[in-house]
Amino acid sequence: MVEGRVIKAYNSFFYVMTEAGLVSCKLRGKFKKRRQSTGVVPGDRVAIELLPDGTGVIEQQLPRVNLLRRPAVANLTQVILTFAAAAPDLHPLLLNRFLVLAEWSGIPKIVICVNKMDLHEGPWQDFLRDYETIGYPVVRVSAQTGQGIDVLRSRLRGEVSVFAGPSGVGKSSLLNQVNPALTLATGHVSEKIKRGRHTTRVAELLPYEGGYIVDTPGFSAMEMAELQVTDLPHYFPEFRPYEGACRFSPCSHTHEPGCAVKAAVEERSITRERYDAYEQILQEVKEAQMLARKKEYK
Ligand SMILES: Nc1nc2c(ncn2[C@@H]2O[C@H](COP(=O)(O)OP(=O)(O)OP(=O)(O)O)[C@@H](O)[C@H]2O)c(=O)[nH]1
Ligand SMILES: [Zn+2]
Repeated sequence: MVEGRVIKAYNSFFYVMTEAGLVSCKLRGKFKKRRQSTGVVPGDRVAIELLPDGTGVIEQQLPRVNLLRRPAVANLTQVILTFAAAAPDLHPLLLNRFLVLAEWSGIPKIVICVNKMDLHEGPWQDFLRDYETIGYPVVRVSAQTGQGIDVLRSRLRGEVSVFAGPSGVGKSSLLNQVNPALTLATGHVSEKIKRGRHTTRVAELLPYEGGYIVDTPGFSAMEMAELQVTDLPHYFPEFRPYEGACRFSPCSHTHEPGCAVKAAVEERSITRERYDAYEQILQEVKEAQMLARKKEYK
């Protein structure tokens, strides 16, 4: 048996990258019946049996670390949250929404990437320093001038990364700068998304420098409804030291007296911007859940 990683699934074939190279595999018939609900998806690590004709059979699905659902991809190690310094402007609330979704997804490393630094005029109000203090690395780049691209490349090495972020911030342009071969693979996908067919898409892992880059848009705001309101504080890393320190448990950190998180905001250990984003996103999650429930009853 050989271990490998599924980098692409197509019809009933799975392309598995092993130390000896790429092997086209089928699933063991019996395996199909007891597979996990989502089945074997790109990113999954599997054990395969090699056949004399050079193809393989997937015998076993190895345990997963995390799973993005739309489109399905497993075992990501890093998300590059991509925004633009201008056109479109970077708004803290939008950044915070993406940060929450990224924390919720269980992907271990989260990097903030600000593209189009060339477009920025005048003093760059670097509110992102607060985010670096929280522990999120920030990479400032320009796909146009090439500024910062080496730093981005070094972050991608050996990781399984996904680029997520709003439309038009320059994700495709950045991939093209990192390595033109990546855009050849993702360009047509972007077209499909624009035509609104992304729900039926499957993700593909593109090998890059000892790791992979995955051609999915990451996550969308629709997924807000799936978040647990009581888990939300946990997705703000700088709130975590205050877990269990509030007078009430659970505490929503909004109206309750004796709230340790609100005290930390007063002492400026938590920024007002992040606390406001927390309150706003809490409302959004509640509203998304009410909408989802209404639809269920219809
Ligand atoms: N000035 C400047 N423009 C850029 C830069 N990067 C990308 N652009 C432009 O921004 C626009 C959007 O770039 P894309 O790479 O298509 O953005 P995207 O994030 O892939 O967009 P979607 O496919 O909609 O998700 C294009 O017109 C690019 O030429 C940059 O660093 N500086
Ligand atoms: Zn509290």
